[in-house]
Amino acid sequence: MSRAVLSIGSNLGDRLAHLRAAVTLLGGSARQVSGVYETPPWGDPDQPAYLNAVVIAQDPAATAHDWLERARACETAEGRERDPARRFGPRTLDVDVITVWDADGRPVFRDDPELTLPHPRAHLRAFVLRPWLDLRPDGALPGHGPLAALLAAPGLAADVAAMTSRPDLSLESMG
Ligand SMILES: Nc1ncnc2c1ncn2[C@@H]1O[C@H](COP(=O)(O)OP(=O)(O)OP(=O)(O)O)[C@@H](O)[C@H]1O
Ligand SMILES: Nc1nc2c(c(=O)[nH]1)N=C(CO)CN2
Repeated sequence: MSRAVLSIGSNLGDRLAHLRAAVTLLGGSARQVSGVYETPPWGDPDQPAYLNAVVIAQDPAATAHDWLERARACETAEGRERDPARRFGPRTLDVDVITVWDADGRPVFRDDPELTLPHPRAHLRAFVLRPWLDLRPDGALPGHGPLAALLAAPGLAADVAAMTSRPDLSLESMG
């Protein structure tokens, strides 16, 4: 498995520093990093706004599970604590594995609760789709279709309208 799209988000503490730490920890595998967006909280409204971005990562040696391990390692390094009572609650750093392509460029589909691929809620999340679209205008979420079409769905309109680009907060050259 060699290529992955990772979503990074933070809404506690120094949000930009947490995102930068994720990019730094991913190291040379982080090939492209999107711009940063300020986004309304999804799934649990009573929490601060998030900063979100997307990383396109590549490593010929990495399995799909390796991407999950790397995502978890980033979260742990940034002091992520889980509140079992709040599924979509606030966090210093969230790193989700959105989709993985194998060495032959085929998308990986996996229905395993430990690692579901593509990420089961990615198609509902403007904070994932919009920064990914910036990096891949012709991109598609395997199993769901073109990013641009997913973002145009009526259910995402309010989230798209409420998110703001933050060009003042760059993650570039962090990889
Ligand atoms: N594609 C995936 N990316 C990341 N974690 C996943 C994925 N599929 C399943 N998981 C599992 O989900 C568990 C919970 O992850 P986490 O606490 O980050 O969820 P969350 O960020 O609160 O919600 P969400 O997964 O909707 O973003 C992880 O321990 C992981 O094993
Ligand atoms: N805007 C936004 N909302 C979220 C985010 C996130 O990264 N950005 N992550 C969550 C984790 O499940 C829950 N809600």
